[in-house]
Amino acid sequence: MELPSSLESCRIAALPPSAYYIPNFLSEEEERAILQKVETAPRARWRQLTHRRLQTWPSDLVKDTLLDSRPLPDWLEEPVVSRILSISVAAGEANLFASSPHSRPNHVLINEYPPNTGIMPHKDGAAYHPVVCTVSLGSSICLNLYKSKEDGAIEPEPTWRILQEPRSLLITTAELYSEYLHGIEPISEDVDITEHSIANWTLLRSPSSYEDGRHERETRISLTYRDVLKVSKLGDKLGPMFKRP
Ligand SMILES: O=C(O)CCC(=O)C(=O)O
Ligand SMILES: [Fe+2]
Repeated sequence: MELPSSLESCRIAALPPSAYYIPNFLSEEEERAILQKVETAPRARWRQLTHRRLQTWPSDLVKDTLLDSRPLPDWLEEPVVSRILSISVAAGEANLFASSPHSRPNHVLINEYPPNTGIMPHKDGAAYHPVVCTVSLGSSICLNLYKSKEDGAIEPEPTWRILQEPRSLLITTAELYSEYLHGIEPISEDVDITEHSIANWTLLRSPSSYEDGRHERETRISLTYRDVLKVSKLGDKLGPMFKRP
């Protein structure tokens, strides 16, 4: 894949510092291979919420701590993590995880969004180093960013919208990560998709797909890569029988 050598060319200029969007982060073949792994994971890997299901790799967090210190499985490491680590933040600088505690993402959340499914506006909290890398597979979807008001309430309308295309990587960091909420509306079709309403319009792979301003959703899978600050030592005490090869 042709990747940018530095993130500067992928910065979403309309947003506060800092968010980046790389449209062609994965090939169609790589997308298919990862979707296949997600779909064929053991049933027990899925956790069913009221409207959505998810997988956590290598494990859940308990009290903001990752319970399992084993590495991510190969299919979540390659090619995504090595590509993320190969891109410098700016020319001559280190990668995004150079100053994070484990120097790489150690946790992946896999969320499935069939049409009419979303995620309530939220902040990601204190468990993670403030860099989130989201790989999108299967379908485009709009991510909404909301300001919180002085009294802690959420503004009803999103301040910005990011369109996440399949095979793209969205990176959110710093102020954008900590000061704003993000969410996805539970609708079957994203509407009002225009260069004026979409913050990453100029970075899209396929803006001509949205000429009528609408996009009917299909099932989207997202992989959210992060570095969990605290990792339990329990995983290290498990015998070799429990470790992945
Ligand atoms: O699926 C997404 O793009 C966002 C997921 C998310 O916000 C989360 O897992 O915390
Ligand atoms: Fe989130």
